[in-house]
Amino acid sequence: MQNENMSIIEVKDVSKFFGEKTALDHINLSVKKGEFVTILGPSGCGKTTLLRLIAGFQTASEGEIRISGKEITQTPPHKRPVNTVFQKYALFPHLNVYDNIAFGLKLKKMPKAEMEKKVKAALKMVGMTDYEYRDVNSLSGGQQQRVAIARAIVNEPEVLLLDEPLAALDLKMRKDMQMELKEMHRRLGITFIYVTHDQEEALTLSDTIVVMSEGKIQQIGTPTDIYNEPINSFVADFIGESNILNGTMVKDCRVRFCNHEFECVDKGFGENMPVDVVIRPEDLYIFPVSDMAQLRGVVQSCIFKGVHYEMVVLCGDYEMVVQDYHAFEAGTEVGLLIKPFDIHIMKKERTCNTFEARMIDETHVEFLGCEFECPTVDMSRVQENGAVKVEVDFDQVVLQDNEEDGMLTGEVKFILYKGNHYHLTVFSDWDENVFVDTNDVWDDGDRVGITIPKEAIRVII
Ligand SMILES: Nc1ncnc2c1ncn2[C@@H]1O[C@H](COP(=O)(O)OP(=O)(O)OP(=O)(O)O)[C@@H](O)[C@H]1O
Repeated sequence: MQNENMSIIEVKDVSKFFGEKTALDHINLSVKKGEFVTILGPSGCGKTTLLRLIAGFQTASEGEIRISGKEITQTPPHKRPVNTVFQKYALFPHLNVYDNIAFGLKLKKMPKAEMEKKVKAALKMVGMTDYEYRDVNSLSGGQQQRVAIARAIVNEPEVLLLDEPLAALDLKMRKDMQMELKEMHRRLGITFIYVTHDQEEALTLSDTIVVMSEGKIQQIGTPTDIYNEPINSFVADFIGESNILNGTMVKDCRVRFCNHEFECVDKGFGENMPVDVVIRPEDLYIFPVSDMAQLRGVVQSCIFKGVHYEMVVLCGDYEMVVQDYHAFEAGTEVGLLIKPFDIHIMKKERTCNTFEARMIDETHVEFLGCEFECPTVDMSRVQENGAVKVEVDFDQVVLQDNEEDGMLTGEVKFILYKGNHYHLTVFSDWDENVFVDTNDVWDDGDRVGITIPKEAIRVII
């Protein structure tokens, strides 16, 4: 008794561990029948693992997956009402197009006439009529991928899983295939779950986007929701270009950033609270400097992006990215204006590093797997087991090029530019994140030494 609004796929509290590594961390997701859902996130965030669990190629370490209301944790892949299309077309090179598509039907021992009808219908669906006797090796990448999709849909699955199916194609072909996929989804009326790291692709194709990072779901919403109301600075940065700045919510509807106080529409953050402020480049009005300007600045660079110009404007010590149909050349003095509605305020996830720690003696504390010197602590106030918390401001952590120079080591994992500095997430080899504010330029994946000076350590008893 399935109605149209019923979830066809339900992922309940699913985690997946590979040894010590948590690839998925308590995932909850519900996909409606006929929906086009895209799982979007950077490399290594767990997208493919989630898809593989739904497909049945891997099993969840914890939690439960239901398809059409049935618990399928123990059901093998070929018995699930799903089919998968992979990035690499994975066609059988020794079979022609027809036999590639008919492969699954032959296994099911389908009568020949019926099989032919289905293969032809699938070929028509992917725009490859008349290609049935072609050798698959003679086809272009895009055509091979169409055959792979035809091979998946010929089985009439309830759900089609697509793992970066367009990633191997060139830009033009990818754009064409995106449109075709959307059209195919409409015609077939089945549920699509699509994995990509390409945010533009996700915004173009999906009814719903699931943004993932580090094995966790960050936000689920329509493309418009995700674009206009990103839930945190990770999503804002990942979906399209944004200006992300540190700000202070002065009171309801008043926020301060870039040394100026602005009217906004957000309430309920409290008074004088640190917040993240997100402004899309297209929401900044740029004009020759005048009294109307909320911010004044000088254009640093101006490049043509095909439809609009993208300019970097230095306002005091903050760089703002602005998009406009008019070009303002580098060196021009300009004014900027932002409408209250276009200022997006986000609660900060944290305002400093906080670590679980243990006092060793009155001037030494252990956290992140290392022993650190710290300002003197009155040990009579510390619990017997030495447990305390340590706080370290983001801009007090020192990163070193040479791993050996650090007290501990780690890898730069996520870089957020905040207009006048970088906010880095460094994954320490102790498996804990260290957050760092710096003016130095680091790259994603850089190996670094991490040092925390004595004066930077605040022991909280
Ligand atoms: N079989 C495995 N054994 C050990 N670790 C694994 C295995 N499969 C995935 N992982 C790890 O789990 C994490 C998530 O991997 P997954 O392939 O799901 O990410 P992804 O978001 O699809 O990335 P990409 O876009 O690069 O494919 C990664 O850190 C990966 O190294």
